[in-house]
Amino acid sequence: MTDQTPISREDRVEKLKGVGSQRKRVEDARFTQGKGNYVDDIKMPGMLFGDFVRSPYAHARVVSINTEAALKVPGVLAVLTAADLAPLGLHWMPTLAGDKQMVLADGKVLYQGQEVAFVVATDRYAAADGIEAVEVEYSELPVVVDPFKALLPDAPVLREDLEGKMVGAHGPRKHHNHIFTWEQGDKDATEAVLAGADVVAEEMVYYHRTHPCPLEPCGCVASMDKVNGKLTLYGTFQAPHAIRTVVSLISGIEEHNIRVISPDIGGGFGNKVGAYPGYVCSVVASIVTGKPVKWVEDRMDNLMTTAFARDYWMKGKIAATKEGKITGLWCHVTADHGGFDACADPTKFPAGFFNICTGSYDIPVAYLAVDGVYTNKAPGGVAYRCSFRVTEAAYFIERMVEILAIELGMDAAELRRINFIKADQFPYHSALGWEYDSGDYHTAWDKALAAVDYEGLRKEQAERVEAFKRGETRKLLGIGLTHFTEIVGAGPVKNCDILGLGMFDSCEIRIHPTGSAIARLGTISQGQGHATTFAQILASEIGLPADSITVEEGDTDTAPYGLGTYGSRSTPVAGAATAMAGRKIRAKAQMIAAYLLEVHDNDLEWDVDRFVVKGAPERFKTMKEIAFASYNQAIPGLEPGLEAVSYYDPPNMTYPFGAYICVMEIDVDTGVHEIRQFYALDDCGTRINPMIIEGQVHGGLTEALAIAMGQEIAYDEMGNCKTGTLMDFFVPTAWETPHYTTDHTTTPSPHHPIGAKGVGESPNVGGVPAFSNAVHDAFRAFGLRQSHMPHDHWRIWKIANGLGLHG
Ligand code: PCD
Ligand SMILES: [Cu+]
Repeated sequence: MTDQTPISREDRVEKLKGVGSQRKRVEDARFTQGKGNYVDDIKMPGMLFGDFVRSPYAHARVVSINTEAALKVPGVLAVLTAADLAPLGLHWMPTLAGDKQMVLADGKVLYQGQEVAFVVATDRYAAADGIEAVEVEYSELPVVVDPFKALLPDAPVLREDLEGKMVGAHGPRKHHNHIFTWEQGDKDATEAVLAGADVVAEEMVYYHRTHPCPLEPCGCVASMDKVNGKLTLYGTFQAPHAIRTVVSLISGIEEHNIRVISPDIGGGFGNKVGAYPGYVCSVVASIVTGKPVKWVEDRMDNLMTTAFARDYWMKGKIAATKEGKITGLWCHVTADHGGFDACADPTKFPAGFFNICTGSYDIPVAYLAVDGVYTNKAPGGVAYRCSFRVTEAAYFIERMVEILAIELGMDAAELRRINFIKADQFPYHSALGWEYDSGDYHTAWDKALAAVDYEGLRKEQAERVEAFKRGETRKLLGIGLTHFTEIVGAGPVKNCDILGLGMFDSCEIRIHPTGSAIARLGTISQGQGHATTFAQILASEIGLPADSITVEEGDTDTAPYGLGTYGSRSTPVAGAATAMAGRKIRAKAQMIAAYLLEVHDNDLEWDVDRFVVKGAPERFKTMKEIAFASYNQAIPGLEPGLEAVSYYDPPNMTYPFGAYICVMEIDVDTGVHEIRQFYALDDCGTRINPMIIEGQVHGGLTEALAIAMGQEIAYDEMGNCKTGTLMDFFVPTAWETPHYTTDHTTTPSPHHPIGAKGVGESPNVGGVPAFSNAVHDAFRAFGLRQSHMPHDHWRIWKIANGLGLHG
C-alpha cells in the first residue's frame, strides 16, 4: 500500500478540506432532495399514534375526566390520564431546572394548552376524533399572566404542590409564586457607586416572550420491545444522552436497555433541549400497548406549549462620570417562567449566564439579582439561539448604554469606545464573575464604523432630522449600534452540570485500514452542519481528507456520552474533543511511522498529511499508509488498530464577540420600517468553515429581525395565547429579510485546542439589540428613551404618535 503521489504542499492542504476551507455542506445533498430522515418519516410495523387533550383554560381545576365515549371511537385503543400514570409515579417528571412538571394534569392545569389526557389510536386522525370525545369538566380559577401581579400577597396560589415549601431547587422562596432569587456581584459597593455618581441612567428594559418556532415541531417514536426489555426512542432531541438518562431515572428501565436516537432534526433552536410530556406518554403507551407509538406536535401545540424564550423584565441602573466612563451597573430581573421552571440552565445558574450583562465594557462594580416567578403561561424559557439568557443580557446592556448616551448627550459609538475592555486586559475578570478568554473590541469596532462610514451616516441623519422638521420628509433614519460579547461552550465541569451531569463533551474516532475514518460525537446537529465542520477539524489534525471522514451523532448506542447541542457549545466543547482525540491518533501514528522508517519518534515532524524524517524530506509515511500499517505491521507489542476517544472538559467558556450596525428608514406615518443596510462583524476565533459561519450569521440575524420587529407570544388577561398560529406569529420570509453584509476579525481562544469559539448564537445575541437600537435611534432626536419590543408597524406608529410627530 503506497501513496507517494508527489503533489505540492498547497495541493495536499487543499485536498484535506481542513480548518478554514469553504467546504460545501455534506448534509445538503439529502436535505435538498427530500431524502432527510426526520422523526415523522419513521414508520414501524403496527405503529400507533398518540395525541393530547389540552386544556382550553390557563388556570382551572380538573373536576373530572370521562374517557368512555372516546374509547368507543373507532381506532382509539387507550386514553391515559394522570390517574393511570400515578401508580407508576410518572404523572410528574423532573425538569432540567430542578423543578418538576406535570406529565398529565394532576388535579389542575396551569396554562392554556397543558396536556390533560393522551389518546392512543391507530392513526393521527383517529386520535384527533378520540380527543374530541374525551369529556373534561373544568372549574376555572383566577389567572395571573403578569409576573409582578403574581408576587402580590393575595395572588392565587399556582403551584399547590409546592405549598408551604419555602426552599426550592435554587434556595429560599419568598412567596408562593416565587421560584428563586439569584444574586451576583457586590450589592453594597454598587449602591455606593450609584449614590455618588455624576450621572445615573435608570430604565426598565423588557425582552418579550417569543418562540423559536422551528420548521419541524417536536415529536418522538417510542418502541418497547418487551421480549428483550429494550426501549428505543427516536425523537427531536438536542441532547439525546441526557434524555436517555432522564428516561432511565424516571422509568426505572436500566440505561443500557434504552437506545435514544435523534435522526435528522428540522431546526432545534433550543426548543428541543428539554423533556416534554409527549415523550413520557409515548413511552408509557408503548409499554401498555406493546406497539410502537408516535407523537408529533402540530404547529399550534409547538407554539403554545413548548419551550418559549425570554420574558425578562430587566430593571437597570448604570452610573458614569460626566466624561462617560461607566462606574457601576445594577440590575434586577423579574423572570417569568410560566407554570413550571423548565429552563435548561446549568444547575448553579438558574438565570443562565445572564451575569454576562456587563457586556463588552470594563465596569468596575456590578450587582445583579434575578427573581424567578411562576405565572399561568407555558413553561420553558430555554430557547432561541441562546439557551442561557445571553441574548437577554446583551439586549439589556446594549439598551442601557444607549440610554446612558442620551443622558450624557454623547455619541453612542464613542461612549462604547471609551468603555470597552482593552485588548491587553484579557484574560479579563468581570465584576459579575466571568473570566473572558480573549478579545479585541476596539479593532472590531473601528473596522465596523469605517465599513458603514459612521460619521457620514450621522451627518445624513442630522440633515434628515432638519428636513423632517421643515416638513420635507416623513422618514427618519435610525443607526442601530451593538457591540456584544457572548459566552458559550458550557462548560467546565467544575461549575456546569445539568441534573448532576457534568457538561463535558466527547468524540470517538476509528480509522479504517484504507485511510478513511468515522468520528462519533456526543453532540447532535439540527442543521448546523456538524458532519461538514467536525470532519474539517479532524482532517487538519490527522491528515486524512474531510471527504474520507464520516461524522455521526445522535445514537446513544454508538456515540460516546455527551451533553448535546445548544448554547453554541458543540464547537467549543465537542469540537475541542475532536481535536484532542485526533491528536491521540496522531501520537500513535507517529510511533508507527517511526517504527516503519526505522528512526526515533523525535526525528519525525508532522507535515499536513504525513510524518517526515527531519532533514530528509524524501523519507516519510503518509497517514494513509500508517493507517494500513496499524492493522498489520504495527510495532510488536503495540495494540493494532487506530482508535481514540476524548472526553473534553473545557478549562473555560469561550467569549465570541461582534460589532453590528443596522441602518433603518422609518416612515413616521405608517410605522413601516425598511432596513437599508445591515453590517455584521463576528469574531468567533479560528473559523472552521467560513461558508457555514456566514449561513449561521444570516439565519441568526433573520431570527433577530423576527424577534425585534414583530414576533411575540402574547397572552390576554385570561391567559389565552393570542399568537398560537402562523397567522398571528410573525416568521419573516425572503420578502422581509434584508441583505446582510458579513465581516470578521479573528481573535483565537487561548484555551481551545484549535482556538475556535462558538458562533451559532452570536447573530441573534447581537442582532436583536442592533435592530431595536436602530428604531430607538431614529426617534432619539425627538426624545424617545425606551420602548418595548417587538417593534411592529403598529408599535412604531404609536411611538411616533406618542412623540407628537403626527401633527
Ligand atoms: N469558529 C467556528 C464556530 C462554529 N463553526 C460552525 O458553525 C456551526 C455552529 O457552531 P456552534 O456555534 O458551536 O453551535 P452548535 O453548538 O453547533 O449549535 C448550537 C447553535 O446553533 C444555532 N444554529 C442553528 N442552525 C440551524 N441550521 N439550525 C438550528 O436549529 C440552529 N440552532 C441554533 C442554536 S439555538 Mo440554542 O439551542 O437556543 O442554545 S444554540 C444554537 C457548526 O457547524 C460549527 O462547526 C465554525 O465553522 N467555526
Ligand atoms: Cu447562549
